[in-house]
Amino acid sequence: MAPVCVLVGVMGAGKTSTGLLVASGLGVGFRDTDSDVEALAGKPIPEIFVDDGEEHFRTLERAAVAEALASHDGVLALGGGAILAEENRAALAGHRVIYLSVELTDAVRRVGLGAGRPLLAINPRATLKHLLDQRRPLYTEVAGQTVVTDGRTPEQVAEEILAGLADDRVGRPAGPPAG
Ligand SMILES: Nc1ncnc2c1ncn2[C@@H]1O[C@H](COP(=O)(O)OP(=O)(O)OP(=O)(O)O)[C@@H](O)[C@H]1O
Ligand SMILES: O=C(O)C1=C[C@@H](O)[C@@H](O)[C@H](O)C1
Ligand SMILES: [Mg+2]
Repeated sequence: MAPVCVLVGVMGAGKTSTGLLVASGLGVGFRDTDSDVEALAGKPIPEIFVDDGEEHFRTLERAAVAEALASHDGVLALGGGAILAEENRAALAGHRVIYLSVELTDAVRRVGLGAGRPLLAINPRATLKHLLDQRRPLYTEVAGQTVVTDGRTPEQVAEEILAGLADDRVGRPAGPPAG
């Protein structure tokens, strides 16, 4: 069992909002490792960061990513920083990974003051710039496809993803071509 697709990207890329739309369009389930981590810890992400620290959050996240890749057969969204762990990047090999890209202007607009996102608690704009610069190469490394989300609605982004998935099914016939 493997996810239909795995969405990666920085905070505000729209992994959760777009992922829910793609899953609903396909009639499959949606899973988000951020929610899985919260379930594992029994508390919201900001509280994990405050009580236990980022390192503990990343440990729970690695467990959540491995579990979800092995057991979820719908659309999967990864936490924005999941690709930092070499273990997670290696685990993504062979999966259909889609990078939802967003540049600074739109990302900042979308996350606002970073409510619920502990890494953005101080100076969200500068932090997001740093995270984008640091992570862009990692998102690109793990992804087989990049979908640009700047200036587009989650519905438009979901439509492009759904079209790509449908095309791919057409491009992979079960048997040899007729004739
Ligand atoms: N393409 C888009 N256009 C405009 N707004 C968007 C778009 N995608 C998401 N948003 C809005 O941006 C905010 C952040 O989106 P979302 O929570 O889906 O991002 P995320 O990638 O899951 O972030 P995180 O990594 O923090 O979980 C939400 O308020 C959402 O409605
Ligand atoms: O970019 C990150 O490192 C994070 C993104 C969110 O999805 C959460 O996983 C958490 O707030 C950390
Ligand atoms: Mg999300």
